[in-house]
Amino acid sequence: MSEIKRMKELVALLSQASKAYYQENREIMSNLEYDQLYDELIALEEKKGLVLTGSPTRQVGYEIVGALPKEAHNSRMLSLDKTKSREDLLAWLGEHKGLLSWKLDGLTLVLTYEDGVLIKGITRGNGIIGEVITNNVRVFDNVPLKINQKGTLVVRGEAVIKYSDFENINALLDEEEQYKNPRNLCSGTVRQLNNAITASRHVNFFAFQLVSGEGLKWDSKSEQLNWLGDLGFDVVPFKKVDHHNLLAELDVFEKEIMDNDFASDGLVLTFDSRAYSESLGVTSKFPRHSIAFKWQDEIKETHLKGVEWRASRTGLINPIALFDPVELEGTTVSRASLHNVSILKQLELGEGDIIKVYKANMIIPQVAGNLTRSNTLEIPKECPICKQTTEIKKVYDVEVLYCNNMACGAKKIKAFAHFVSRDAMNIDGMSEASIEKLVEMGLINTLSDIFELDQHKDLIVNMEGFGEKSYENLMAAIQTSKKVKLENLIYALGIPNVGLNNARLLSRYFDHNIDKIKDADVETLANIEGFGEIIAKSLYDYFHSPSNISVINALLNHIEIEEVEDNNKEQILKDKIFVITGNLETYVNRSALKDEIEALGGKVTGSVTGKTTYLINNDVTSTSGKNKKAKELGVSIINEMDYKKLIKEI
Ligand SMILES: NC(=O)c1ccc[n+]([C@@H]2O[C@H](COP(=O)([O-])OP(=O)(O)OC[C@H]3O[C@@H](n4cnc5c(N)ncnc54)[C@H](O)[C@@H]3O)[C@@H](O)[C@H]2O)c1
Ligand SMILES: [Zn+2]
Repeated sequence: MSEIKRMKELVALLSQASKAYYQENREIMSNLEYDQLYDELIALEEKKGLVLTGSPTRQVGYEIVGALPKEAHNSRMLSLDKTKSREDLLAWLGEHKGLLSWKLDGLTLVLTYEDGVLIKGITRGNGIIGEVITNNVRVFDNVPLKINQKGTLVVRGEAVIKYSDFENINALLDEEEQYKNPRNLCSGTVRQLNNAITASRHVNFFAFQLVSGEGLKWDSKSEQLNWLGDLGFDVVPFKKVDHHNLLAELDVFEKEIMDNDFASDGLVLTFDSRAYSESLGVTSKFPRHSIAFKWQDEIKETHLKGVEWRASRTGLINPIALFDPVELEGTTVSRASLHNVSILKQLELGEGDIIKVYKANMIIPQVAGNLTRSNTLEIPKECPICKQTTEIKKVYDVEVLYCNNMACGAKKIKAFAHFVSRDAMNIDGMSEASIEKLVEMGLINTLSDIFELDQHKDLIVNMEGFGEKSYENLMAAIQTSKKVKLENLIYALGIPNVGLNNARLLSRYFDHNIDKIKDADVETLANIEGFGEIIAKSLYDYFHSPSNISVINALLNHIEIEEVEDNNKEQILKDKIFVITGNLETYVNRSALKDEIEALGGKVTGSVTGKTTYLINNDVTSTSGKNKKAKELGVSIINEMDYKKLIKEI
């Protein structure tokens, strides 16, 4: 192929990948592959002295086509040049002072405050024009809505979702809607039209650059960031470095990445002096004041043992590569998701092939390539669960495998597996494999059948892999599980959008009384702090379906809901409903105050209604929406000190 032809091909391929990545929160290739093709294109552009139109080496991010309002940035938002070499990084810093921080892997935003009030949030977009997502920023977990600062303040930072939240949120989504990584999820979440969804997903914002504001009186970026921290922003964790300690600090970050709950795809090194930074100027795509350091992926070769096809609740059947165990970034890895049929086909896999594996962002195992490409692997024509014919469907431009059988046992098996899992009914000794057998034999059909398994002792004892002993153990585990906390039971039911945390909030709100939950209307449910309309609707629908009610009633014939004493503190705030707004002075954050109120028997909800007892707001005279509403409804507005008096006084 001629080099120009290859360049055209690369531009097309990379543009297609960028569109999927930035606009649709999908990935049609791994970042590793993207970066390799990108480097190949840069090398060709340099060699030929030619850049084709639309080359991704000249533009940032994505063109915006979505429904959100758009706005031009006051100053262009650029990407960052990168290196994987420690020596290059050292040379780049030279004799200067620098700041080394996590390169957070989320969505870059610019926030603007006027006279202390958050008035605007915009995404990076294509660097020139971004999307206005102010309403979504307002429901992030940690963005100050009001700060003690007159005039204009503009700050850039990254919106991210923790790995732990990512897993919880994904678990509640249907397989087809699941996100591949926290970055996709965050991008999808921050750009929601409905901010109730954003609110339920725990987005965090970490500031990394002060663009305008009084803090610029310091030339040092570390002073500026500390100043932002004092104003109430969470700032990206950073270290001051120079050529003496840079490499040692790199090692420290590299150790910490394993325990870091926020996804990061490397580090950013920037010169500490703003004046020096500005004197350096920019290239067409990068500022010269900063550089990204990407981890050298540890890539290992191993043999493919086969592909496991996993059917999901929704009928989607996903391929997982099984390979000879290898050590990667300190752990032993023997399986990696292949995501879909398209990726599987591209890799031309076959049993015994020598494949290359690595961990994306040092965390998620991935197959990077196939050296032997025997291409002998067959895509199953039958569903691994129900044995009915499968079908390959196209979702966007990606091929995925489906089981079309509506009654496919996979759905049932997953529901049972969830029901018995640790945070749910916690029935030990009931593996997915044994559930599969029990379903196959027709012994469990609805959830309550689990509690009647003792009627089938003979059949179970003779099941493959079972025996008298495992049967006895299983029965004992089932017996123990019968006394359960309401929150675990609710979680076990597998209600869409209701994870353990939501189940706990729900259960507490309704005094651990399932009848109260069954009777609640959408409005009451939506008002529970941390809930929104979607969760409320999901709960309401669930508890108003006759078939679900009969499932619950059948379960309640066997199990006993534990009485919960919230704790031994006096319930002095019983029946009091609080709403908290504005900045707090003596509590670290709202959830600290909320925890205390709940421990004292009170409740905290998200918005002021006729049922609210107190609105806690340190700015009692503010004319904010909540204050207005409280005044209209005659709800008392109290400040933190009043609250403290209240809990001592009553
Ligand atoms: N898999 C795919 O199909 C695909 C497609 C397109 C892009 N990509 C990936 O995206 C990369 C390019 O992405 P990009 O241009 O969005 O960003 P980048 O990787 O070049 O990162 C630069 C950005 O990181 C942000 N950032 C995060 N933490 C920061 C900190 N502490 N200090 C300063 N800035 C910080 C800033 O917004 C900065 O502009 C590629 O290398 C590739 O890995 C993948
Ligand atoms: Zn099936």
